[in-house]
Amino acid sequence: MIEASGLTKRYGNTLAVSDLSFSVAAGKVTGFLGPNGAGKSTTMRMTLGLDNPTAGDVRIGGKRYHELKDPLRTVGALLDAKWVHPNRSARAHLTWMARSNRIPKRRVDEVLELVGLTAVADKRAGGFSLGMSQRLGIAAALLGDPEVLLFDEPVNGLDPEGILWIRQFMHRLAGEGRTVFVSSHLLSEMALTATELVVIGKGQLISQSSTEEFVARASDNTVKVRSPQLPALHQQLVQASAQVADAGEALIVSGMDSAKIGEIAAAAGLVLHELSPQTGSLEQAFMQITGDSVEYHTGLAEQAPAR
Ligand SMILES: Nc1ncnc2c1ncn2[C@@H]1O[C@H](COP(=O)(O)OP(=O)(O)OP(=O)(O)O)[C@@H](O)[C@H]1O
Repeated sequence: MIEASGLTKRYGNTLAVSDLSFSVAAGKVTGFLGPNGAGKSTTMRMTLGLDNPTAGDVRIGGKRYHELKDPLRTVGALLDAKWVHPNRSARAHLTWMARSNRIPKRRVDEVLELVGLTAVADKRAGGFSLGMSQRLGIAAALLGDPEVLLFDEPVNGLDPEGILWIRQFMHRLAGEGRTVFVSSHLLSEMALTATELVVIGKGQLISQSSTEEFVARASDNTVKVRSPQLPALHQQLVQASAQVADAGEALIVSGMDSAKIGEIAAAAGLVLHELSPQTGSLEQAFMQITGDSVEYHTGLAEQAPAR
C-alpha cells in the first residue's frame, strides 16, 4: 500500500508536484498516468526517498522510505534499466546488490529464473537489448521479494513482445498480492495493463478511479449498428428518439442502449448484421477529462521514442 498526502515538490520556480494525494492498493496493477513532465518520475523518486518533498509526504505501508527497516525487502523499483555497469554480468550485478543488502545469494538465481535471464546470466549486461535490460532491472527490484513494486515507464522503447512480457509479469506480481504501481504516458498500454488509474497533469491529481470508470465517465457511449436495411432502421431509431449518425455502412447510435435498439429492429422486422456497444478509449477519456488544462497533445503518440 502506498499513500501520498499533500505531496508537493518545488524545483526553483517549477512546481513539479502540487498537493498530490492518492493511494495505491495491494493486489492490483495501478497505472500512474500523465503526460510528459506531469510529475510522475518526481513522485516516484520521492516515494523511494531519492528526493525530499517540499511539503506533504508519501508512505509505504504507513512509513516514509527512510523509516523502513529493510527498504529492499519492502519496496523494489525499476527507474532506469540502463544503470547497470556495462562490463558486469547480470549475475555479478545481482550478486553485488544482494550482498550489499544482506540478501541470500540463492535469491539471485531465483530472480534470474523468474525473469527468464538464466541462460544469459553470465554475459555482459552492456550487450543486453533494452528488453533484456528491463528484465534485469525487474530482477533487481524483486531481489528482496518486496510487497511493493514501482516501475517508471517500463515499456518505453520496447518491442511488442517485450511489452507483452512486462504486462503479463505485472499482472502476475499483482496476482501474488503485491502492490504494483507503474507509470506511463502511453494511455492505450495502461488500459491493458492497469485496473486502477491515478491520473495527474501539471503535478496535480486529475482523477483516481478504476480504469473502467475513468473511460466510462469521460466517453459518450454509443452503439454501432449494421443492417442490410439501414435507411429503414435509421428511421425507426429516430422515431424512437435516438440520435443517429451515418458512418458509411453502419449507424452510430447514441442515447439508446443495444438491447433497446435490438428490440426496435425486431419489432420492425429488420435484420441486424452487427450490434456492438462502443466504449470510448482511454485517449478520448483523457482528452475529455483534462481538456486543455494539460499540454497532452504531443504526448498522445502511441509509440514514444525510447529515453
Ligand atoms: N531535478 C530537477 N530540477 C529541476 N526541475 C525538475 C527536476 N526534476 C524534474 N523537474 C521538472 O519537474 C516537472 C516534472 O518532471 P517529471 O520528470 O517528474 O515528470 P514526468 O511526469 O515523469 O515526465 P516524463 O514522462 O517526461 O519523465 C518537469 O517540469 C521537470 O522539468
